[in-house]
Amino acid sequence: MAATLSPSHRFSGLRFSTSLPTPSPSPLRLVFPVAGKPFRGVAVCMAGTGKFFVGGNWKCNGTKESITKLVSDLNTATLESDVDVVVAPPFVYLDFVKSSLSERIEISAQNSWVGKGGAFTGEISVEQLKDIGCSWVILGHSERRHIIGEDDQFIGKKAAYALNEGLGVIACIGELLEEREAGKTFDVCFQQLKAYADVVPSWEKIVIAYEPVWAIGTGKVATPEQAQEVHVACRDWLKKNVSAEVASKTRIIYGGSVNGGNCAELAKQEDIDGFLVGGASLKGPEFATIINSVTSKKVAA
Ligand SMILES: O=C(CO)COP(=O)(O)O
Repeated sequence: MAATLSPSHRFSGLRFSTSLPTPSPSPLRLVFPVAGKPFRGVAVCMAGTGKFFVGGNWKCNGTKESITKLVSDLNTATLESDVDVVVAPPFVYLDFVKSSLSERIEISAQNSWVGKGGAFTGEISVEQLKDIGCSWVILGHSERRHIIGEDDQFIGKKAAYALNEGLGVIACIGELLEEREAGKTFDVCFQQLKAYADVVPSWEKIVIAYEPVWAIGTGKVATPEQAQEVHVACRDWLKKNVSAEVASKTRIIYGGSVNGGNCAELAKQEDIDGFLVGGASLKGPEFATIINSVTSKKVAA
């Protein structure tokens, strides 16, 4: 296949973005001139036009000792350059991780308060997160929805507040097993997407994390086809309900039992723009393997 580039396509080194039919043949061969000469090298094929994104959600895990080791492993790991990497330590270790982790990796919180800080015992405000150099927050995680009881409206408000204050938001969505079995996967995901879409000021700093609840912490990963199917549906939803531009630019990442062994096959899917990783992000070398699975998106041109 030959892809024609126009001035609106972005170049960054050898990276570019273009619109391709879905589904596209695989492997996808792109032929185009760079500076008048035929392009030789590697093309990264993603349906979305954003950079591959991998987040490590450490959840309520770790001690100062284990986190020191994890940070040291991450600092010495060799990571592909064309991936945005973010880790989300527990609140109490955020500052410590921020000051000891390589600047190559950004820091995320696992939650934030819905408005300006004040008399809200036990909460952490967006302003405080920014104050310690945190640039992202995970919101709408299934553990907060289903264990803590946060609902769509509350999560939407939190997302709007964090975005308005300049934080990036990893906005989680995903269905329960019984919802999947009842054929409600798309309905649930679309309703959760709508709760964000109704209130967020813009989509520039949102990464959507599709995390089917039945796959989280269970070792029962979604198949690449199952994940791809939902990612395409979500991208379509964004196209119809927000805009074609947001649909193509917003990264949709997958989470739920991703590990060093299954990441490459998942990453090959056109609409999987990265991962949100729980358990496997607590092991530095394995997390590095997942980050570097961006290479399986690359095909020789
Ligand atoms: O919830 C997750 C990331 O936010 C996924 O957790 P696991 O990778 O442990 O299944």
